[in-house]
Amino acid sequence: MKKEYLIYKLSEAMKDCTRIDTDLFPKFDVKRGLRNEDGTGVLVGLTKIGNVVGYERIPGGGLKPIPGKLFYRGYDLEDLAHAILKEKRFGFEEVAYLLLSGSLPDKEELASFRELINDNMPLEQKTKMNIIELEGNNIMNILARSVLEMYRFDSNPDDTSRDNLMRQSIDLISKFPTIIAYAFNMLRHATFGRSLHIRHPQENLSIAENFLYMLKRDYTELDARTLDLLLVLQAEHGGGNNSTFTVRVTSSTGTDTYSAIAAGIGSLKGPLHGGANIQVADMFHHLQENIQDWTNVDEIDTYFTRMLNKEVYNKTGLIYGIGHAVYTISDPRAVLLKELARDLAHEKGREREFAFLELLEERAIATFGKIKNNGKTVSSNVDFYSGFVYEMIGLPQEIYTPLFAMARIVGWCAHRNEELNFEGKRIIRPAYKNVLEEEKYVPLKKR
Ligand SMILES: CC(=O)SCCNC(=O)CCNC(=O)[C@H](O)C(C)(C)COP(=O)(O)OP(=O)(O)OC[C@H]1O[C@@H](n2cnc3c(N)ncnc32)[C@H](O)[C@@H]1OP(=O)(O)O
Ligand SMILES: O=C([O-])CC(=O)C(=O)O
Repeated sequence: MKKEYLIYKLSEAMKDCTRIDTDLFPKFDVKRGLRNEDGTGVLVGLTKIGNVVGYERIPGGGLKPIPGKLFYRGYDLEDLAHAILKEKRFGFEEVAYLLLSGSLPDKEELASFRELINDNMPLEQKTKMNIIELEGNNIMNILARSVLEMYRFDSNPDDTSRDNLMRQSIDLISKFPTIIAYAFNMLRHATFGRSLHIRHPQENLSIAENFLYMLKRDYTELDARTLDLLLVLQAEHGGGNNSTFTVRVTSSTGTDTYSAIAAGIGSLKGPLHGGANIQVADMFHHLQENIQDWTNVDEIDTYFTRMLNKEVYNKTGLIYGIGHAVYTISDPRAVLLKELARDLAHEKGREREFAFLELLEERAIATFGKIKNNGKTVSSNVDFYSGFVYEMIGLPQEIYTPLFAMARIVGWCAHRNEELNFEGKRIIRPAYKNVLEEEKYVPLKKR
């Protein structure tokens, strides 16, 4: 049998054997996607790290949509972000300290923590050379492979004691920017024929500044502060988001830190999760080209209707950057990012594009409501404006999702550490009901 034919035959068989009647889910009370009937997530754990709030429960049943709120270790993210902006300082290290330890650092603790991060930013020579050798144009994939490689250079990789987990957490938070910057520089060199620069991280620079320095050397103060804020906003999102839950699931087996984090990277890469920031950028460019009049509401609505009906764009029926598993009226990070995007667009003379994006946001939500008519309140999510902001500070599309990982590594580590340390922990092991009849074995010669 020809190999191509065999693959075709097996894939045809896959069509049949993956079909599961959707009526069976309510019949057996299966929580599809680990969601309750009302769309809320099934409660699978307790945490003291992030708190994601998007609705209120109405006594007697039902949900009331409310403006979204996000808390890091009990602190309102909006308060943290506004304080950092007002005091004009870099906040990502402070937020990392808070998320890992449960408390805000004082000045001395923060200074020592920054120093520790700087000490850990350089990569092993072998990891560096590996990134140069690792071919491929997907930096999330290179990041996962580099994280697995870190296992080899850790003298104590499998030890899940508290000290060791914290040491590994800090090492990962410090090294993600270096890996991503070097991987992009290599990609740029191999794919676009540009000179290859491997710059050493500098002492006394924040993570955001060091990242920009390693990536492109020249950057402005505003670029660095903007990136820092994006890192702050994406650092943590509770235990239920897909990548953090993946890290918790894998960690619950007692596996090593690098295996658990590589699994989280794989999850975040997906276009429904962190990968949506690249999709939004791609969709925005597509709409810029395909909408003639950027102010014409009817034209935009018609295009979105066709997108939702899977007729145009990538025919998935999705409008990227819209909708969220928890938030309803608003995602607090999208609200902050929109304001940031507005200011930057003004600064960089890109008001026309910003106005178009803002109108797209409004019309996507309105068209979704009209076409889906499913009673679901949707808003833009964190990925809607992030790509536009990255683009305005000169960052390339290939690193949008890796930048999300560079922020979320903090939340992943905090959750892994919680998963491995709370009393009464258990391996996470839900159940699947088998809905197939039993078959009698037929010997090979009789088939
Ligand atoms: C960092 C992050 O992960 S933020 C999220 C980033 N992802 C995106 O922006 C991708 C676009 N958005 C989506 O796909 C979804 O809104 C998700 C995955 C984020 C959340 O999905 P869910 O909570 O499962 O949405 P839910 O199932 O309640 O949606 C109900 C219906 O609305 C649809 N829907 C939800 N969001 C969208 C969207 N953006 N575009 C089109 N349809 C959508 C669903 O497909 C579903 O339709 P169906 O019943 O006809 O199948
Ligand atoms: O919570 C989620 O489902 C998605 C997520 O990680 C985020 O919005 O940051």
